[in-house]
Amino acid sequence: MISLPTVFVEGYSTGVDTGQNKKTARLHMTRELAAIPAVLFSNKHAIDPATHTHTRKRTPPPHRTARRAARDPPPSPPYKISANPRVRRTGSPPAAAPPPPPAMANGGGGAGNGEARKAGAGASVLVTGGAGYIGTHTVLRLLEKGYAVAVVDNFHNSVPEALDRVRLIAGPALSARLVFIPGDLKSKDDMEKVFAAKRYDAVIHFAGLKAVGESVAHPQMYYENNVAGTMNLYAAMTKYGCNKIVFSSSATVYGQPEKTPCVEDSKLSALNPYGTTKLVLENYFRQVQAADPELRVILLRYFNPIGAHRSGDIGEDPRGIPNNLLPYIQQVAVGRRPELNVYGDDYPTRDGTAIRDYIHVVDLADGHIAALEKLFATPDIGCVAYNLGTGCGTTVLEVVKAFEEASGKKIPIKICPRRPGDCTEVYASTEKAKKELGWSARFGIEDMCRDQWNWARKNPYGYSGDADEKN
Ligand SMILES: O=c1ccn([C@@H]2O[C@H](COP(=O)(O)OP(=O)(O)O[C@H]3O[C@H](CO)[C@@H](O)[C@H](O)[C@H]3O)[C@@H](O)[C@H]2O)c(=O)[nH]1
Repeated sequence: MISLPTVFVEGYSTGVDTGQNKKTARLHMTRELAAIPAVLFSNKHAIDPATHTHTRKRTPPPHRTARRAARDPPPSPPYKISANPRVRRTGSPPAAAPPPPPAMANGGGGAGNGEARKAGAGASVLVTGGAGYIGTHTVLRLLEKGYAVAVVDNFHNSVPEALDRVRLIAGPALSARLVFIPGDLKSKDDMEKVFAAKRYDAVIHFAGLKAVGESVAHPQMYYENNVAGTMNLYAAMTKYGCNKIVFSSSATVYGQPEKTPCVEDSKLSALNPYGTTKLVLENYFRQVQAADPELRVILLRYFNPIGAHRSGDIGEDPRGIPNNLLPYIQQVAVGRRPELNVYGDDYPTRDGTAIRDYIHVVDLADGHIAALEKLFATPDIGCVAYNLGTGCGTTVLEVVKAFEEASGKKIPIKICPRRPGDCTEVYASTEKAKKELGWSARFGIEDMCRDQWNWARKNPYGYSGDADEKN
């Protein structure tokens, strides 16, 4: 007997959402909850016996020894993930999960499609904030790689339609391995219910707020969402024996970099409350991991994610006036804004505009897969940070030119004073990720602009398509 959906209704919270968001989320929640049992029952693989057992086990092991036992079943003999000799063995098997489909569909790129299964493949992954921009692209890649995925999201800065699009791209077979759970990380109750209902082998943690200006105006909101929310998540993870997490950090932790490229062991600092929450959470994970050596943590420091899945069906859909460069350019290109403000042309760079390391969101999604595989394959990894960038710096005017070429649209610009808090130049050292994760970016700025334009062209007003709601 499976009793999944109702528990999430009771604990559902929209947190800081507007009334409209609450309405949308609730409407969708009803739709999702109606859909969940159908999905679960229509596919006998969607719930596995181990999961079911765990669902009924409401009282977690109270002390550390029991917790360890719950996390890591007996290590001997070594668990063999695949018959393929290239696949590493670890002492901790991934929990039983629906078998991955034999073929991968609609790949976001070439990396790994059809390749041998890696450590952790087929495992069950909880993705917080999986309906967001980077979240949707990563969820799609996880499905394509054969993982079973549960998304928990409160739609604060995303919409249900985004997950519907992921399902559309993934196709019915892969989508049967995707479950949505309405929930808010600020609610301890929600987190408790998420983990009590099912065993997860790992978590990819995207959920959080990310607008610099908003964080200056509402620091309390940022600490509550990002810091307290993560603490609730980790408390539930540890209680239910989930010991692997990939955390969305940011290049913002390099503050005003003293030198470029930014290497992972550079001095860290924060320039605003948003950046501080990322810094605090990096330290938090280092400290909780030091106290709990079985915890495996990878901190991924994103540089500037742009672009979209090549289908043009998922992409970035910011609420209100975009803060970031590419969403703004895209809105100029489709006629929603008259011109782009270029913040500063007096930087000491080749054309006077600031330099950033733009990375294709599909490359970023692949970076998460690489990080996850690393976590599954490395029991003693501890807590490690990796940059996810291309290692190439591009100026604002170079981005504008690349976008104009990709779209065939003229982007009118207006030179404005520098934006407070912006730095001259930020780009990544990519050596560590390449060496230790076996990951490096494959796409260049032309690819990123092409895919961004394809998304914009197909969805000029984002997922809702509603011009009135948007401007
Ligand atoms: O309308 C605009 C928007 C941006 N810019 C410039 O474009 C560059 C990139 O800006 P933006 O896209 O806002 O990215 P960043 O300020 O580099 O910050 C992003 O990248 C950081 C990591 O490096 C993350 O921490 C932040 O959350 C994320 O917003 C900067 O020089 C901006 O001044 C403009 O000229 N006009």
